[in-house]
Amino acid sequence: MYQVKTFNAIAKTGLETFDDNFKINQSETPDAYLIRSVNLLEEKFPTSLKTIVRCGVGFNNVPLDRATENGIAVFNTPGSNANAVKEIVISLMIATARNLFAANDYSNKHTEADISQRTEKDKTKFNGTELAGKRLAVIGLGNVGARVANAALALGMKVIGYDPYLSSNAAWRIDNKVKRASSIRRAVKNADFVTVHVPKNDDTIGLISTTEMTAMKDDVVLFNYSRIGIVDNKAAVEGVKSGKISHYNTDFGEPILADQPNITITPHIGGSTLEAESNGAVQGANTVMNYLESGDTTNSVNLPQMNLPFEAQYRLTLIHKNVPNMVGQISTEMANRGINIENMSNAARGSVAYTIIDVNSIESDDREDLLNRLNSIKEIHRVRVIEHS
Ligand SMILES: NC(=O)C1=CN([C@@H]2O[C@H](COP(=O)(O)OP(=O)(O)OC[C@H]3O[C@@H](n4cnc5c(N)ncnc54)[C@H](O)[C@@H]3O)[C@@H](O)[C@H]2O)C=CC1
Ligand SMILES: O=C(O)CCC(=O)C(=O)O
Repeated sequence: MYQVKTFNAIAKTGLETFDDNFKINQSETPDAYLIRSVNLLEEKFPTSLKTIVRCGVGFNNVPLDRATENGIAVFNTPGSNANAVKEIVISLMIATARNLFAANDYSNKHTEADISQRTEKDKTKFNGTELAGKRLAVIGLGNVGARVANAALALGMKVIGYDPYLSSNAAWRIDNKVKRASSIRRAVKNADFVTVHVPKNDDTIGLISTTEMTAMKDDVVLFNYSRIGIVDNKAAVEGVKSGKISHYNTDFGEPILADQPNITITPHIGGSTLEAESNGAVQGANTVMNYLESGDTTNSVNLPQMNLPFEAQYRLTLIHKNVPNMVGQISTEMANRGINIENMSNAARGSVAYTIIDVNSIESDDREDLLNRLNSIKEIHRVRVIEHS
């Protein structure tokens, strides 16, 4: 039986997805971690741990290189919460354009019985604008960005996107009326609204900072529903103070943003809907089961993605360095024990490679000896033998 350890609240629908071969507990020797936003950057991983599955998208809370060296496959659940983020961003665009938060504050302060005359006079302070006809720049056109872009078009906005790494699959999801910019500066130049939907990594920290804000037109409305640090908050506060930015909306608070006019902060709830949490948890549970029971690495964020039909009695999976003669060494060890390979596949991703070997018989003595021998090859991070159920 496999042990699955959780760290955050995982939707019940996800926990109920596991079959009897999986036990959810706080075991000291888990096979899998099923997580959301818990910070694992300093976590010491137990040797039993074979996979970390993030229910959600951003995996900047997981030390990928260290996980790979420990032979741990890391996954996310792409797209599971994209609609939730799209809806919060679109709702805040409308709320910002119509001054809804300020209007609500006003109405809560003025509750006297004969308010109607005063309201008729004061309400001009809250005159808004409409989204139709306005320009939106979307930086990052993946699962969230594409949905935001398409929804904004449906509201009558003009949309321009920037994503130099867009996959062809992702490109299919984007309405062809979304214009493509060749740089961030070009994308944001005439935009009334700018929203960022990229992963947090070394290249995207400070992606939107003073230089990019200077390229924006005055009164722009800016969004960061990606991760803290992708928009430089210090520059954003200065932009709001100078009037360059009319409103800054972010899902990631920090002291510098607190209690400032024209800054709206939500507590990392972009993906917090019943539907998104359920999608992520169900997808996450299926990912744990598929990886542990078949070695399937679809949606892995650190290993090459491989999905082979499991048609033999046993499957060996090996996570190893991407260096010459690994497959040669592995198959020699098998041949030395007279083990016939039915099917074999190998793929690389940067400095790491993944090999799957299907066989129909391994004597139990041979199995232990083979595992010891393969585990002693220093370039191999982890070997597993999975028996077909
Ligand atoms: N606030 C919240 O609760 C949530 C936040 N997120 C954050 O939003 C991010 C995006 O989510 P998804 O769209 O689902 O991810 P995704 O992986 O589907 O899309 C990300 C897109 O960003 C693009 N990209 C990467 N680097 C870029 C760069 N330097 N400039 C422009 N584009 C770049 C990629 O090519 C890709 O198309 C996640 O990585 C996560 O950090 C995601 C879900 C919920
Ligand atoms: O609610 C969560 O688990 C966080 C969602 C998120 O930020 C993500 O999926 O990247």
